[in-house]
Amino acid sequence: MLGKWLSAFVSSDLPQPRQAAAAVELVDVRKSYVTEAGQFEALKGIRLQVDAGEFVAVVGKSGSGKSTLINMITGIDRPTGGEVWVAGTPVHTLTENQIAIWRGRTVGVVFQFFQLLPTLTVLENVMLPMDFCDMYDKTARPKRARTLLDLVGVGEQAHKLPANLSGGQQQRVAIARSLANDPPLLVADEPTGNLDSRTAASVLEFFKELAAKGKTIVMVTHDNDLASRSGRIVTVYDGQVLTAERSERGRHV
Ligand SMILES: Nc1ncnc2c1ncn2[C@@H]1O[C@H](COP(=O)(O)OP(=O)(O)OP(=O)(O)O)[C@@H](O)[C@H]1O
Repeated sequence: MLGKWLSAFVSSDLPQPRQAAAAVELVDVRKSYVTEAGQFEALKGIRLQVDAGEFVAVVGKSGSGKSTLINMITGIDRPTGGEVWVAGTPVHTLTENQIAIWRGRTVGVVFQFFQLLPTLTVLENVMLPMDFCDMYDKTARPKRARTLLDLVGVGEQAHKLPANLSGGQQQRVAIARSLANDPPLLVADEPTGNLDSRTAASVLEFFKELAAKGKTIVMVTHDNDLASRSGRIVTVYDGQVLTAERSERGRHV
């Protein structure tokens, strides 16, 4: 029953991506919320382009709109104006069902608080995106999940529940899960915010390696030192992009 429902869901047709597109392109993206105090504009016309293989750090004061911005890229939240293109797909035009499938195949998402399912083992958590999007042969999924766990250095923990792992280990599992369907784009919201500085540095190094292999990475961080080790810093201020220059040295990591 669940399998049938899942496959109906998975078959939601997605539009053909536009060719030769940037990895991420935000065109005049606006997001407003209706609050008790009236309309609040969290994003006020964001323009941003990220190339394939770039490692971009998004920085800015608390409340400046960083999470809202990256939630536009992942489709977790919808813009109230403007366009969101990811690898040529017009994310702003997709239905909720299409977005779920598109995200599962195209974007790996990493959160500050890991968001692993507590009742599933580490291995099962990593298999989840493959099951959801029906990617890879069913019998190949456990092996792929184990390979990814080995890659991030927590293969030995595969059969434990997440609660039995340290914060750093749980974040590694979350990163392995984000890579399950081999997405071209990784979006991370404060992925090191809950980790000690050594573990945070190792996560950053891993992201750099992924970018060097061609993955596009957009990471929100409060940590200026980590941000300075990414390929490019995008500064958000009061719902707008303040600076997003590429330096020749830092363009690709
Ligand atoms: N659902 C919502 N309803 C109303 N206002 C919201 C909502 N979500 C976010 N906001 C507001 O939008 C602004 C931007 O929020 P956002 O979470 O993107 O900021 P941020 O830069 O990520 O902050 P932080 O660094 O503290 O996580 C904030 O003023 C926030 O209060």
